[in-house]
This record gives sequence, C-alpha cells and structure tokens, in this order.
Amino acid sequence: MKQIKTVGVLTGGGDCPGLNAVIRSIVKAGNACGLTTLGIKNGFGGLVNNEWTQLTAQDVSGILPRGGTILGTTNRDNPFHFPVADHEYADLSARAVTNLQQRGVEALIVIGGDGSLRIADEFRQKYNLAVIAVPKTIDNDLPGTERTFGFDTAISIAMEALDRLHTTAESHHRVMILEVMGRYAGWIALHAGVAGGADCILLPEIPFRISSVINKVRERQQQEKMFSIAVVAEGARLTGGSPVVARIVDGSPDRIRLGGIGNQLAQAVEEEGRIETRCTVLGHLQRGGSPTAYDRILATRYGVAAVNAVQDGEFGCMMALKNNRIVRVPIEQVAGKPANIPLDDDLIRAARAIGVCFGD
Ligand SMILES: Nc1ncnc2c1ncn2[C@@H]1O[C@H](COP(=O)(O)OP(=O)(O)O)[C@@H](O)[C@H]1O
Ligand SMILES: O=P(O)(O)OC[C@H]1O[C@](O)(COP(=O)(O)O)[C@@H](O)[C@@H]1O
Ligand SMILES: [Mg+2]
Repeated sequence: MKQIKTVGVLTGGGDCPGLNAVIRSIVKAGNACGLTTLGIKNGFGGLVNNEWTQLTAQDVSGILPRGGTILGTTNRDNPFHFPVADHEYADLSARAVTNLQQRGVEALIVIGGDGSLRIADEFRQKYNLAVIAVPKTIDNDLPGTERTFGFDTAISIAMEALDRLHTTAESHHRVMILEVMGRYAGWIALHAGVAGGADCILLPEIPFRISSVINKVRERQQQEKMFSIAVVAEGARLTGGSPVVARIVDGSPDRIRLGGIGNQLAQAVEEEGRIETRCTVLGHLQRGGSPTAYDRILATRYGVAAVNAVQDGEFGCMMALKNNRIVRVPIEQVAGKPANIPLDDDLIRAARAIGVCFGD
C-alpha cells in the first residue's frame, strides 16, 4: 500500500464549535506520523478558487478553545453546481480536482455536515478521490453517528438561555418561548428542552396543536405555576401545516432557511390563551464561541481517527461515534439520508414521563 504524504483539509457548511479542535488534532496527529496537512480556505468554494493555507504545528497552536474555523467556511458553493454569474451555474469539479493534484494532495479530509458529505461522496464517485469525512454540525442531523461535534456546545448555550428565561418568566407570570436551530431535526430542541426544564418541547418530528400548548399552560396555572416555558425547533410545524421559512438564500443548494415559528406561536398563545407571551430567537449564538469539554474531546478523537484512516489507506468513510468508540462508516451509507429523532427515542419517553408536553 502506498503511504500518503500530503492531505488537504477543509471545513464546509455552517461553522460550529469544535472545528478548530479537529483541525488541530489532524495536524498534530499527522505531524507525528510524517503527514503534511494543507488547509483549504472557505470550504468547497476555496477548493474551486484555489485558496490554500499552510497548517503547521505553529499554525494550530492555541486554537483548541477557539470557536469558528481558522480556515473559514461557506454554506453556499457546490463545485458540481458552482455559481459563475447571476443565476448561472457550471460544473467546476474538475478544476477542484486539478487544484488538489497540483498541490500534491493525495487525500481530502472534509469536516462538514450533510451538504458537505454529499459533495464529498460525489467526488468519490466521479473522480475516485480519496475522501474522509468528519461529522460536524450543531444540529446533530447526520445518520451513522451518535453525535456530531458542536451539538453539545449548542445545547449547553440553549440550556443556559432557558435558565435565564425561567427567572424572568416566573417574575412576570408569562409564557416564554425559545426558538432554537436544527433545520428539519429536533435534536437541539429536545436535548436543550429537557436540560433546561421546558414545559413544552415542539419538534419537527411531532406536529403540534396550539390548543395542546395552551392546555399545558392552563394546567400549570391550576397548579399555581403562573408561568410556562416552551422550546420550539425552527423546523417545528402545526398539525397539517409546513415549517415556517425565514428566507431564501440564492446560491445555496439548500436555499431554505427556517425560522419564525416561535413568534407565530407566541402570538397565538397570547391571543387564544389570553396570557402575556414573549418569544426569543436564539439564532447564531448557538454556533458561536468556545466548545464545551465534551466537544473538544470528541473533536480531538475525530481528528485522530481521520489521520488513522489515512494511514490505513481506508477512504470513502465518515468517522462516527458508536458505543463511545470512533468507527468508520461508508459515506455512501450516510450522504443524503435524513437523521431525525425516532418517535420512540428514550429521551422523548423520559420527557413525557415527567409531564413535558410535545403539543400532540
Ligand atoms: N442538497 C445538496 N446537494 C449538494 N450540495 C449541497 C446540498 N446542500 C448543501 N450543499 C453544499 O454543501 C456545502 C455545505 O452546505 P450545508 O448543507 O449548509 O452545510 P453542512 O455541510 O453543514 O450540511 C455547501 O458547499 C453547499 O453548497
Ligand atoms: O447560517 P445560516 O445560513 O443562517 O444557516 C442557518 C442554519 O445553519 C445551522 O445553524 C447549521 O446547519 P448546518 O450544520 O447544516 O450548516 C442550522 O441549524 C440553521 O438552520
Ligand atoms: Mg446541514
């Protein structure tokens, strides 16, 4: 087996805490076995536009606790459908492959989510490119792994927001609604909701009724709890309805950005339930800042595992957490597959058992 000497690494999609920890881990573990790591700036856009940066031990020094990505990222540019002019696209994937070859890059490590995985898989299929993926996203919406890094930090931030909303809700006898991210999956809402003691948790996986939320608020009032807290995932929807779209992002393959359900819910609860209600949209705070200890550890393990896969010459795989071990799963098994919360999820059951309302 030919030993690989140079790898490229890029970060794709929305940023998330722990990206720098993975980059650091790849560079350090790579150095230890004689591997040179080159950084590609700004995700797949930078691969097409030939934007590179060196990644030596010095370059990654001190980045473990830093949020974001030192490489930059984008959730737009897809090399197979690349924006070349206004509303005009071309397949520039061959140029991306040439750019890799010219730098002597023999394998590409993609740190990304579902969108990045699809692109990595297309490079593997069409060019037989040696790709390895590391599962990144605050949304935890990737199949094949029990955890993506970034998720733990996001739920910790959302939990703290819920703690803070509790004290003001209690003082004013109000309903407080927190809208969290997650795209079409409810992982952030479910985990933050349970950790933050929410009374209602509204998920994309379980369409909800306003009346059910109001009933929960009233039930609590009868128990002399004059305030209630609800967490709503940005992808949650009313029974028979669709998710609320906040904006359309041109040039992004997944053009839809969700958001707005929290304010709609607040208005409905206030009008129909006749109780003062406020909504907070947590937004990009969930993606910013320093990773938790859990995410730093997971990110470090993923980085080392990616280098091990390069050393073993095993490509076309995503690093995954299974039973607290890092394993390799074929990218083709996970790319393009949804990763929603199963309805019999243990945490949904536990939450129901302690009286949490899911709006159904
Ligand atoms: N359905 C899709 N098909 C092909 N490429 C996609 C798709 N969705 C997103 N992408 C591309 O994948 C990259 C990452 O996008 P995004 O989905 O936002 O992030 P993530 O990798 O975290 O899921 C971007 O370059 C984007 O253009
Ligand atoms: O940064 P943008 O374009 O507003 O995108 C927001 C979306 O990105 C996320 O924060 C992360 O999603 P990805 O991991 O797929 O990039 C979603 O939770 C949210 O819906
Ligand atoms: Mg995604």
